Amino acid sequence: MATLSSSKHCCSSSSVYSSSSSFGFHQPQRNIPFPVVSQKRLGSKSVSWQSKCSPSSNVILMQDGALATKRVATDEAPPSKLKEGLLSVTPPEEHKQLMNFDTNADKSTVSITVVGASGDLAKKKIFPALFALYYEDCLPEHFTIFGYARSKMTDAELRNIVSKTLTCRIDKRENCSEKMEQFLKRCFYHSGQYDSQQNFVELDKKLKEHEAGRVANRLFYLSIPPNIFVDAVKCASLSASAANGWTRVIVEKPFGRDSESSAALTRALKQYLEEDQIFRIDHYLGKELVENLSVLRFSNLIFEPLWSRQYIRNVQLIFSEDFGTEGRGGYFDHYGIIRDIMQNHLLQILALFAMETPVSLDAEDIRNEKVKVLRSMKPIRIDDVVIGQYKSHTKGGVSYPGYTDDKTVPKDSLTPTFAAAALFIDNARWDGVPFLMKAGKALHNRRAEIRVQFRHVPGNLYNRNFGTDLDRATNELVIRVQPDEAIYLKINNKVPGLGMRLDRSNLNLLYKARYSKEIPDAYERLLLDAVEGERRLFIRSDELDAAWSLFTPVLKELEEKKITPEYYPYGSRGPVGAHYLAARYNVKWGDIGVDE
Ligand SMILES: NC(=O)C1=CN([C@@H]2O[C@H](COP(=O)(O)OP(=O)(O)OC[C@H]3O[C@@H](n4cnc5c(N)ncnc54)[C@H](OP(=O)(O)O)[C@@H]3O)[C@@H](O)[C@H]2O)C=CC1
Ligand SMILES: O=C1O[C@H](COP(=O)(O)O)[C@@H](O)[C@H](O)[C@H]1O
Repeated sequence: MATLSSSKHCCSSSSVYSSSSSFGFHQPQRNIPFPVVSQKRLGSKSVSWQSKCSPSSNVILMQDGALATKRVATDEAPPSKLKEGLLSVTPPEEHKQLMNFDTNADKSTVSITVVGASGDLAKKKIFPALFALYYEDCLPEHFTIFGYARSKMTDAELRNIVSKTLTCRIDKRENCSEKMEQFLKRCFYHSGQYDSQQNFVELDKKLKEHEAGRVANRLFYLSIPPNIFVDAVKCASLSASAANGWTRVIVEKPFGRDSESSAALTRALKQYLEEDQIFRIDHYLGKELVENLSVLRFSNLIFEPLWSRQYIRNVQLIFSEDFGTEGRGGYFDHYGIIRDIMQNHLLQILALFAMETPVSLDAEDIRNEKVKVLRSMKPIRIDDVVIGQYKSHTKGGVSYPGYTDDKTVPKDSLTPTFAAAALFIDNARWDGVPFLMKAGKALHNRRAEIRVQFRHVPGNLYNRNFGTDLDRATNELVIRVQPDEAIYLKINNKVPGLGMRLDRSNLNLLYKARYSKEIPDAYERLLLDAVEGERRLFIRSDELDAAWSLFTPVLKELEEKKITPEYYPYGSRGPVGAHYLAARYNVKWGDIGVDE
């Protein structure tokens, strides 16, 4: 087992205060009796720099220039100071040096290695996100990006591939090509096997050349299939971890396919990494509107009092894509939509939506609340799950393939490409409130949203104006995660005029109308956070365990019983079974209907 000490208490500071690991990624030796300012920013900045892009909630620049960070509880903190909330500390100079606190950005550097750089995700998301961060001056002054994969490529070839995927934001076109050129000059490539320590030794040598004697921090992004995660981590750990800075690893999903395999993966990773070095990415947590959920709830008096069974009738978490598994059928068939979308993206949103107020905005406080709510969930009954699979369909002379038409998918596959489920949280706040999830591929539109349907107004004076369908008069709050990010509230309103006619109107916060700035891609936020050591938007292992505990039994039952999915045509609204499921709980899906 790895031996670094403090992940339980304050993950981000562990590299500052802990002794080095006997094996695993080498951590700098830093047993320093420095006053505890162990919140992520100071901890993570200890060997880095302060990005101008950091969320301001976490760091306040005091007038004297000292960094103040919000305190989190750690064993090391004197109890009296724990109560202080904000603590301003100016580290003594010698401590700054020992901790590599960034008094002088010249002295530190960050090397980002994209493992699996030849792949789809690297090209589509990771390199463009890194460029966007560079464009916005969010990366440290000294940084280097290495692509690593088995494919043979020169630096120039990698740059050529990467250059095709880079774009500048519409509102940021100045110096775009110049910036791209500068960025590409910082990108290099090393070809190697994922299980070859020798190849990682060679990478380490190249990284060192670029680090040029500076304090070197290293981030590895595992953008590879999961069966080689552990090999790559082992080699990176033993042969290419940072000698005197931090080493972090971003792990892409899937994190296993059930409780057992997920636990086995975590155990295997922890042979080489501390929990606080592992950044399990769920890119939905980096989406603007998902991050905004807590702001909406906890900074607006009007919402939090309504946020319970007393006023909320049901909550709907909806994900749909208007394309199939094109090109990813091989991966998908082993996982299915429940593992691909529900167990992670939608469940993470649910946890953020339903959690109790965290003690603070610190990563551990938020993740503690998320775990609590996940553990409070009732086991999912198989009767509360509907599965579907898309079949081929011809529309307007165009023929769309069925799921099993994909050559990498077995012809008799029962893997669901659509699922709907009713989930319940067994706690005082949410007792009896259905949380309905729906996720599907090859549907009629691309959308991700949260719909909150409120209860009917008791003794409503205006009932007769609504007719018999009270649902049509219910208030509904919609948080549209994508596309066209928006938050809107459906209210009843008097149609202007002499009569008394009511209609339903939206109080609408449409982001593109309200904010001129383009919304950053989720990967930008998450990569920046990983570089900064901010863990709030990454999945902790106990969260992951709780998520798998919830879904594993029902997934096993579906697979053991070989439940046949309901077939739906490509481009349709999905299986009708989803409507029966909702109806069982007196719910109508909010995305179906005239005023969706
Ligand atoms: N693509 C996407 O949209 C998303 C992907 N993910 C996850 O991100 C990770 C990367 O995804 P993606 O880029 O699509 O994956 P790819 O299948 O494109 O694989 C990435 C690279 O890994 C290497 N590789 C692929 N298969 C194997 C194998 N069997 N053995 C050894 N090396 C292999 C290849 O590089 P080389 O041959 O050069 O070594 C390949 O270019 C995966 O874990 C995926 O689940 C998560 C969300 C979305
Ligand atoms: O994780 C995944 O997400 C994508 C959808 O992501 P989005 O940001 O484009 O909404 C999904 O297509 C893929 O199957 C899944 O693995």
